[in-house]
Amino acid sequence: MSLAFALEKQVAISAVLRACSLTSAVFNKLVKNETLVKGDKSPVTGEHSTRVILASDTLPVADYSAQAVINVILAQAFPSDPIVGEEDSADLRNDADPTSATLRSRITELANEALALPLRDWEKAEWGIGPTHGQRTTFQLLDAIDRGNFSGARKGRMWTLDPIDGTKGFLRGEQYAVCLALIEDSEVKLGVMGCPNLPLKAGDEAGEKGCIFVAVKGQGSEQRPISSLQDATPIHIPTRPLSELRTLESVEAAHSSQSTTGRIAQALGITAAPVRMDSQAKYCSLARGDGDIYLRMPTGVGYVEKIWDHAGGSLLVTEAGGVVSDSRGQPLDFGLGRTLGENFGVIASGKDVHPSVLEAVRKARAEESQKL
Ligand SMILES: Nc1ncnc2c1ncn2[C@@H]1O[C@H](COP(=O)(O)O)[C@@H](O)[C@H]1OP(=O)(O)O
Ligand SMILES: [Mg+2]
Ligand SMILES: [Mg+2]
Ligand SMILES: [Mg+2]
Repeated sequence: MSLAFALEKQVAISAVLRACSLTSAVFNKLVKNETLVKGDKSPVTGEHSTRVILASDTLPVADYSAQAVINVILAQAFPSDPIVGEEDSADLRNDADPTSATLRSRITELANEALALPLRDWEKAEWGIGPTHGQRTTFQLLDAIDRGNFSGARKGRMWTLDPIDGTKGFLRGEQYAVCLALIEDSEVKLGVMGCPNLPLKAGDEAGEKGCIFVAVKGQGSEQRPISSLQDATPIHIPTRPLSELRTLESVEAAHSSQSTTGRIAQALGITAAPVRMDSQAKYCSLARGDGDIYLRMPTGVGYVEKIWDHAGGSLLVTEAGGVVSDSRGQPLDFGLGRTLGENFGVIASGKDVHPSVLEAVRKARAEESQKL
């Protein structure tokens, strides 16, 4: 008897793998070029001018194309499943914008290149003959991007997708993640996150990079090297003494209040500097024990977190033996639509330390309100 969500898991891994290949290709072809052009301040002419048009739009090119690829594959396997995706194609259809035609043709080329990647042995073994992903026209790809327009729901089954989570990290050549999750009746059942720049072993910058993390509700969490997807290693959050814990937080101060996370660490007696990392790679690092406490504290500007930024990562951590809540200890509610509208920040850690972290959050908040 096959395990629950076996097909969904295979399809999601294949889709994320192809999107990772696409985002890595975009980075290598375009972002690096742009850095060079900007870095040496050389005059931008001829071939370079084309590169700059493309490269300055690298962010949407990679995000749109990756969303198109994943949505094409999901639509083929599960045609009636709705998708809550971060991107939509409205800007790409706007012919008043002179760059939109260039973007469309680049997206078509990149997405079709990723869809044409041959099946890996692992996929053939799992699927038998396996699916083939035929080439798509530009407008089929725009329609595929727009399959991500579902508004979310409390009941029923849906996917949620962030084609590039941590865009700032992506552009810096640091951490980012391709994040896909399946939600049923507001509960995350499957999470697949591709982290092309994450070393297989924490801190081993010289070693192999590129991991896919997978969690299925009730079946645990695992890590697979992108280079050999059949090698799944189960991952668990280790138990460490409080004095040895490290916090994980955003690189971007605008995404999480670093003064509040500093106070929380202090209240816990943590002396080690925070590990700062972009994207849901933080959840992945926590789930395999590279860091211990993920703190995401609101900055006070009223930003509401999106479901695609937390669905897969939160399941990965809970299936690795951890707890994920908002900063008040409430569970994340994935049934309210496209956002985590009722939640306030995110706190994730091993089970044992989670109550102490919530207590430290209360203390940090009390200190901050006294200062006001
Ligand atoms: N003001 C904000 N506060 C919190 N998160 C934000 C804000 N603006 C964008 N984000 C999203 O935060 C996530 C990355 O956060 P971090 O890397 O700091 O953990 C991304 O999903 C990013 O969107 P995007 O997917 O467009 O990059
Ligand atoms: Mg995101
Ligand atoms: Mg994104
Ligand atoms: Mg974005």
